[in-house]
Amino acid sequence: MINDTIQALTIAGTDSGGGAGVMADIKTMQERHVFSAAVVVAVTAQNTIGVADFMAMPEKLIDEQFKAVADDLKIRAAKTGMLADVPSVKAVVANLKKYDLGPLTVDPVMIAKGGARLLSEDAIQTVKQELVPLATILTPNLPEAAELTGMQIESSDDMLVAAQKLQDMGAKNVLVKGGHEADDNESSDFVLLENGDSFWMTSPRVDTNRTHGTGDTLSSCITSELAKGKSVEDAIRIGKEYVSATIEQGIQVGHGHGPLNHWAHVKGEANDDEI
Ligand SMILES: Nc1ncnc2c1ncn2[C@@H]1O[C@H](COP(=O)(O)OP(=O)(O)O)[C@@H](O)[C@H]1O
Ligand SMILES: Cc1ncc(COP(=O)(O)O)c(N)n1
Repeated sequence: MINDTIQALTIAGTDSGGGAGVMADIKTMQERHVFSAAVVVAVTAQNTIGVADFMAMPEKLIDEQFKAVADDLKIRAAKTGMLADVPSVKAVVANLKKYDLGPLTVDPVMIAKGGARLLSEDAIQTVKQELVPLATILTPNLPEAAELTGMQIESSDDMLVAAQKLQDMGAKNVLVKGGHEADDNESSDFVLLENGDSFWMTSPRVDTNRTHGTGDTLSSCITSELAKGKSVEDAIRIGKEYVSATIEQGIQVGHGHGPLNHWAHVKGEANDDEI
């Protein structure tokens, strides 16, 4: 009997410009040699310059997508991204409780790089109370970590405290992303694992505005590696290396916050059969 091909699921919003959301997730999973399925929670009219409009899917359609995937595919890991509003968050939470989709990475997407709100303000509370406790790994950026914890995050020490608070809120492992830090030289992320171990991951900061979809790409790579059976720590470290490569080996698309080079390969892996 042949083993099923490794399959992962993204639960997020689309980006017509191709750089973030479901599109970034699928490209990343494909590059990591994992078959990707998608539950579309919202559709955005978006490009590298900004988000013009979006609409959340009806809850019934969200339910039907989860059912279609769960009835047929064998999902080994899943991630959430843009979830738009309270009814959508509640629908996603209910389905995550209903189906076994493996370890869950929660990217608590709130505001796009261009400034558009992708999660309604009243839905933040629902994410905190209902979604965060389901997270195997929670991956907030600095503004999201501040919003979820209610604290200001201005230093490395603040990132440590925020990670601990988020773990206390129920996330098993926490990755606080430092992409929005003021540091001109480095982009440092802090990781707090379930067993209490913690570490920093630091990469040279690339001086570019082509960072549309960095968070999606990181969380999708982590999800792909978890689907392959990698440990949480290994999946996170591979995710950081991969997203750094997609930023460093940039491509030129659009006129604003450009998308990443998803076909960039991490050092030494370009010719490997199993990436
Ligand atoms: N200019 C940059 N140079 C190098 N790494 C970056 C840069 N911007 C973001 N990153 C990295 O990309 C990942 C995503 O972080 P961040 O941009 O904070 O997430 P989000 O897209 O959710 O706002 C993190 O690992 C962060 O360190
Ligand atoms: C559908 C969707 N999901 C997520 C993001 C966040 O990506 P970024 O913070 O890089 O703009 C986005 N802009 N659009």
